[in-house]
Amino acid sequence: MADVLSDDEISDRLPAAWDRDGDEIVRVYEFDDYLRGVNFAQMVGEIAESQFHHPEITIRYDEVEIRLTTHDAGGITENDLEMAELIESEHDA
Ligand SMILES: C[C@H](O)[C@H](O)[C@H]1CNC2=NC(N)=NC(=O)C2=N1
Repeated sequence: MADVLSDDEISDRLPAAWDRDGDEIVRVYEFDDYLRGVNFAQMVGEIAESQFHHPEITIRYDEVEIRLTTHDAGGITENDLEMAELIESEHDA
């Protein structure tokens, strides 16, 4: 199981546009069309299944919020940072 990272490790490695919120990392993606947000959430879910690491996904009218933490470890781990990078890559694709 992945270990919880230190505050410095997290701040050093958090992808740009992501924020730390306690034991979670969070990013809000804005969309000009509700169904684009829904489709993005689907894509995030597929990444989550492939990594077996699951974010909290909140779909709103014009944005999708992604929150990541490692429940098994009780904090932010390598798995969360990796997921954030993968989601960023897909979003930018
Ligand atoms: C049993 C445990 O739920 C699984 O090992 C996986 C599933 N997906 C998960 N997702 C997240 N975010 N944290 C976990 O600790 C986690 N654990």
